[in-house]
Order: sequence, then structure tokens, then C-alpha cells
Amino acid sequence: MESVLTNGDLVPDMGDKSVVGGGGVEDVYGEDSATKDQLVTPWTISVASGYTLLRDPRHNKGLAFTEKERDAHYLRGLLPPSVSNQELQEKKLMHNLRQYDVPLHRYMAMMDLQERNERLFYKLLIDNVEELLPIVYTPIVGEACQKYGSIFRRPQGLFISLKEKGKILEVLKNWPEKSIQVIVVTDGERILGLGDLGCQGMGIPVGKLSLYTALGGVRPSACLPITIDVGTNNEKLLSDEFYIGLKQKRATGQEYAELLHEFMCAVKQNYGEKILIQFEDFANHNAFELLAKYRTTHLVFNDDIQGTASVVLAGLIAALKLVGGTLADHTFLFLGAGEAGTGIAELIALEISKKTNAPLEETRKKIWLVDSKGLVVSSRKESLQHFKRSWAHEHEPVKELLDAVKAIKPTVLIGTSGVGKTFTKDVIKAMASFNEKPLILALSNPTSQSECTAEEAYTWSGGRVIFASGSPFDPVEHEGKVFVPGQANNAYIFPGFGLGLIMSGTIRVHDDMLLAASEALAAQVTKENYEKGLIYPPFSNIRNISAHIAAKVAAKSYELGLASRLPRPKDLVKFAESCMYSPVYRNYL
Ligand SMILES: O=C([O-])CC(=O)C(=O)O
Ligand SMILES: [Mg+2]
Repeated sequence: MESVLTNGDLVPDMGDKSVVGGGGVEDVYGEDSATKDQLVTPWTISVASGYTLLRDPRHNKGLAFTEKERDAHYLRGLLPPSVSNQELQEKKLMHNLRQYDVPLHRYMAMMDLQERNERLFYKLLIDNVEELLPIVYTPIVGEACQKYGSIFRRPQGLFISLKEKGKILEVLKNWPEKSIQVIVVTDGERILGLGDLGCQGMGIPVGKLSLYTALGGVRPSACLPITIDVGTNNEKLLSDEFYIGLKQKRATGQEYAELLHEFMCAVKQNYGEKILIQFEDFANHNAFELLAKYRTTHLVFNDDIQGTASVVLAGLIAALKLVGGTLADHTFLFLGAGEAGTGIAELIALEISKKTNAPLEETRKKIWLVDSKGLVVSSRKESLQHFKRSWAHEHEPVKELLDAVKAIKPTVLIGTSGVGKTFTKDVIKAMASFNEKPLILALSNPTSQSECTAEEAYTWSGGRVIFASGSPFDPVEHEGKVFVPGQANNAYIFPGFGLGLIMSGTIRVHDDMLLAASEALAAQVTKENYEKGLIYPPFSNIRNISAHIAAKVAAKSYELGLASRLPRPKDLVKFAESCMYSPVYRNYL
């Protein structure tokens, strides 16, 4: 039997080899299901010549093509005589990368590598995750988005603008890969804490999806980054001659809703019920609405609301080992009442409610939010956006964060406002004055928007703070002691969470899956991590962590009857591992 490739060429049907590990992640070429030593040769049929093979990032191996492969695939003379291997290539590239002093140049070098040799890109990223994460992801990806127009070389992902209205299904069909499993989509209106970057927000879906593969093991060919361009309100971009997006003010209201609706319908029509759509860096008003509107009809996940909530809840559960008590014993104060703030607050309230059987309305009362107008209190209720209303508790109005800290006396202070340098010395000193071990999370990204630095947190609290931040900080020495700050970033959650949904064929996201992911992540914090004051495990072990998160998420999905891949695999951790993409080169003979 033969199956037809979309370009019309024929390849042998890979039969049950096209199903990885007995089930998880499909690959029509059978390539990812083959082990390192198995032979796979789709391109001898689908790729015209050796020259094209060298320019196909999915299959190119550069100098690592063996003598035999060079003969078999018309590569003689197209490469210099030396034959390398992946390890040596990796060593050379890491050496080269480290020569660049400017982090953005490292980012550009990594993007070039991804365009040239995809497996080598992922090999580097997986083997050097702690060093390279800040380059391909927060914080440098933020700078890359700001300068996207000028560093732009080859387009990545799909751009869907107002010009494509009425044609979105056709646009999706232009993408070369057909069996997509996860889409990360942004409209660029709130890129990290950097504001409206319009079409240049594309760096975010691209970066997030490279983590889906590197950290969560989802095949690169199953990942599709999308930017929806409805214009931008960023005057600087509108007057920039190099701006790559639509030069018009953002469409809003019905025009916006119609384009998004066409997109959501086209995606489901083209890829089916089980396609995962991750919303990323939408502005508050659209983020909440889109999630509420589509969560009952699509497999959608908002990383900024739900992913951030899950990672923070994991850190809080872990932190209880250091600060004592249960979550219900703590008092939480947020600076920032947007997607992250209210998302985290809601998940904490839900977890406490599940653990204590108290109603949500009660458990919410230990959680307070401060927005740009001060403490969210009941007297402000009428003028509050709807997503803030459940947090408007009885209290007299308080304008400043410092006064709110003094009035509420929180044990946990969480920054999610996207505004940097707001946890001042006075704020942190106040936290340290009534808490033996204040728990402070400065979550805004990138580093420039962080509420305080790690050094400030440790110094101003006299070394007593338990601290984590959204963007990474180096270890800090304070009075002879070295403190290692944790990184409370949703990158811990979404890759494993997504893998869990995909491998179980889940059709809807349920909040209980977020709780399961939090508990799975918290369970990965080791004794040694705690001894260093860490409430998150290091990223170096992330693929293993992702497999555990995926297993717990899938288990919850089966329990809730939302998983369509039957029968349920017995050992879900092993199953998750068997589904994960490996970047090791294949033999091409
Ligand atoms: O991208 C990150 O580092 C975390 C995130 O989702 C955001 O800040 O919007
Ligand atoms: Mg985000």
C-alpha cells in the first residue's frame, strides 16, 4: 500500500511505524518513529537533489553526512571533504555562540541554525538548556521582537492579517506541514511586559514552540506559530519604514471578533478537534474573552492566564515546605490584576477550596489585588473590569502598594503588572518586617520589567526572602552566602502540559488539569533544591519533569473522560517519554 504525499510524490506507507511508541505523536514520514539506527529515506523520493537536501533544515546534517550518504544523495562536491558528527558540530557551535558578546547576536545565530539544521538546533537547545533558554526565550526574545523588523530574514510561521479575511482556511493550507498538533498564536498586543509590538510579536509563538519541542518533546513539524495582524497602536512602529505589519490602528469590536472567529473555525476545520491552540500575549480584554468563548468548543489554553497560574501554584505548594503551613494559612497580595494576576489568584483559590472544602467565594477572601488605581476593593466594584470583580473585598480604599502591604500584611507578594522596579526597598523591607521568610515573586518579563532584581530582594530582606522571578537572574552573594533565585516561568508548565493533552488525545482543557500539572511540578523539587532555597527544580532536568507533568495531565484527562486515545496506556510517564522527539540525526541510507 502506498500513501500520497501532498506534493504528489509517492512514499511507501510506513504502516504502524508512523505511530510513535505505540501511540503518541504521529509522523506521516515515519521518521520520528525510527530509532537512531533505523533507515529512513523519504527524501530520496520527495527531494529532487542533494543540493535541495542541504537546504532543507528538517533533513540537513551539514558536514555530518557520511561518505556513503554523500554518494547516495548526490552530495559529492557540495560539501568540503571533512566528515563531522553531531557532537563535534555541537561543540563548534557552542564555541561560536559564546564568542558573541551581544545576546541578540546569539539569538540571531540560533535562528539561523534553526533555519539551516533543525536537529542540530534542538540538540544544542536540549543539551545546553540553562545557557540557551534566556537566548531563544525570555528575556532576549523580547528584544528580538522589538527589533524584529530589522533582524527579519526569512519568515517563520504563518501571518494572518485583516487582508486574509475570508481566506484563512486557504492560508492554513499554504503551510507545508499537514498534521499539526499545536498552534501558538498571538495578536501581538501585549508582548511580555513590552506592550503592543504588532506583527513583530511573531518571535513569541516561534520561541514558545521551540520550547514545546526542546522541553516537551513535541515534534517540530507538528508545531505551527501564528501571528494575527489586526494592526497596531504602537506609533513608533506605525511610522517605522521597516515595520513588517499592517500599518493601521488595531481593529477592535466586531471586526476583530469576526477575524478571530474565522480563524478558530478554520483551524478546527483543517486540523480537527484535537488541535491544541495556545493563546499567547493577547491584551487582557481579548485574552479573557477568547478563553471564555472558545474553551467549550475548542482545545484552547491561555499560557499567560493558565500556564502562569499553574507554575506559580506549583512554586507556592513547594514553598510550603520552607515556610510551613498550608496554602489556606497564607495571605496573598498581587501587584497587577490582569491575566497573570487574576489567573494565579483564581487557581490558588480553587486549590484551597478543593483542599478545605470551603466555597470559592470564601477562599478568594485571603487573596488581594492591587492594580494601577490601588487596592481592588468593593467600593470600586462598579467601575472594575469584570475579571477583577471577584477580588473586590471589603476594605477602605488604599492607593499605594506600600500602604496595601502594610494594611494587608501578606505572607506572599506577587508581581504581575508588567511594570519594572515596583517592589521598592520600602516594600520589601515591609514584607520582611512581619514575615520570618517572606515569599516574593517578581514575575513580569523580560528582565527590564521585573518588579525587583534578585539582588535587591535578597539584600533588602537581609537574606530572608524566598524569591523567584519570571525572567532569569544569576545567583546572588549576600553576606558570604550564595542565594540561587528560581525562575517562576510558564515554560515549566506549557510544554509538558501540551504533551499530556496531545498524547492522550484530549479534546478540552479543564482546570483540574492545571492543578494536576502544578502538583506534578511541585513534586519534582528535590531536597537539594530546597536546601538552596529553591522552589522550582532546575531547567536542566526539564524533559524528565515535562514527562511527569504530561503523565499527570493525561491521567486527569482520562479520569474526566476527556481523553480520546484509548485504551489508556498503563504507564503514562513511560508513554510520555516514548512520544518525545529526539534531535539525534537519522541515518539516511
Ligand atoms: O514568555 C514568558 O517568559 C512568560 C510569558 O508568557 C509572558 O511573560 O508573557
Ligand atoms: Mg506570554
